[in-house]
Amino acid sequence: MNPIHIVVAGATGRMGREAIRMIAGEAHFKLTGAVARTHTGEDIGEVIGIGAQEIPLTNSLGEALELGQPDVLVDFTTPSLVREHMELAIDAGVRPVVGTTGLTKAEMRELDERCRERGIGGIIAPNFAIGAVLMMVFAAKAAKYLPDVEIIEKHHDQKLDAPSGTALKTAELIFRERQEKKQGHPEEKEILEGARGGYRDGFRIHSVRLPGLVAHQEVLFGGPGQLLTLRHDSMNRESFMPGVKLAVEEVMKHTGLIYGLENVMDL
Ligand SMILES: NC(=O)C1=CN([C@@H]2O[C@H](COP(=O)(O)OP(=O)(O)OC[C@H]3O[C@@H](n4cnc5c(N)ncnc54)[C@H](OP(=O)(O)O)[C@@H]3O)[C@@H](O)[C@H]2O)C=CC1
Ligand SMILES: O=C(O)C1=N[C@H](C(=O)O)C[C@H](O)C1
Repeated sequence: MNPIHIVVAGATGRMGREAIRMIAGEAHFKLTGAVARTHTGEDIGEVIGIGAQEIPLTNSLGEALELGQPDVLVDFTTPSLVREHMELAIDAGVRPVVGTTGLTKAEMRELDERCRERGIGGIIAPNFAIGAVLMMVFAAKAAKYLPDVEIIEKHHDQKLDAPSGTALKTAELIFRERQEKKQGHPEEKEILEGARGGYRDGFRIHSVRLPGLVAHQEVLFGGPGQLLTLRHDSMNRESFMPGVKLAVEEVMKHTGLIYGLENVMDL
């Protein structure tokens, strides 16, 4: 079997370097390019401390696509860059596997069309941790029977977007399953603006940012005399790698853009 050739954008970042490590350890994956803003010309393996990989960093995804001829782009960059990266990749016939959060539904629809026109697959997963995917799917099931729900997501204080992509995706999955419902007291007033969190798809989402946290979420359900809490914790970024590996393998088999890892899992 030919290895799957992969370029990683955001290669020097917290997630990108973990992805490079994972790719280097898989016989059926081959790293062909590494993109970041800094360290241009330096070997990515040397920069992240895993030994030379013979792949110099570039600050241009276009250059990495042209030189490396990859099959797949793995993107862990920033909300402001990810759309441009996906367009570049798709136009070059390279399948995007994207963990970067912040794309709107309208942007995803356009990118889906672009993938279909090019006859290739793409995967956007707001969370690659298998446990987090299960939490989202279980939350949607629970909401059918316990429709009063709030989400609390907690992340490290370097995160750029709030709420998290995971919280937004959880809200979307729950919204599909439960009846429309007005929660809480109809005359409730916020004395301090933002105290009740953000409102999306019928629920409140609360975002906590603190040093020491990695990525955590609780989905709280309340009913008369009972509470159910679904909770997931990523203690490190290795936790996301089995999902990234699965997405790289699966993206080769599909056409069109898939949003959410649950869509390529047997659930
Ligand atoms: N789906 C999932 O499971 C997960 C998703 N994420 C998401 O992934 C994204 C990245 O997270 P994280 O790794 O923590 O972020 P980091 O800030 O650690 O890394 C960002 C990376 O993007 C690069 N970058 C930034 N600006 C540019 C630019 N202009 N040109 C080229 N490269 C650039 C940085 O390069 P440099 O270092 O040189 O500045 C760095 O390599 C976020 O959106 C986050 O929410 C995070 C964890 C899990
Ligand atoms: O920025 C992060 O760290 C994470 N981002 C993703 C999100 O926004 O949900 C996934 C995970 O929670 C870590």
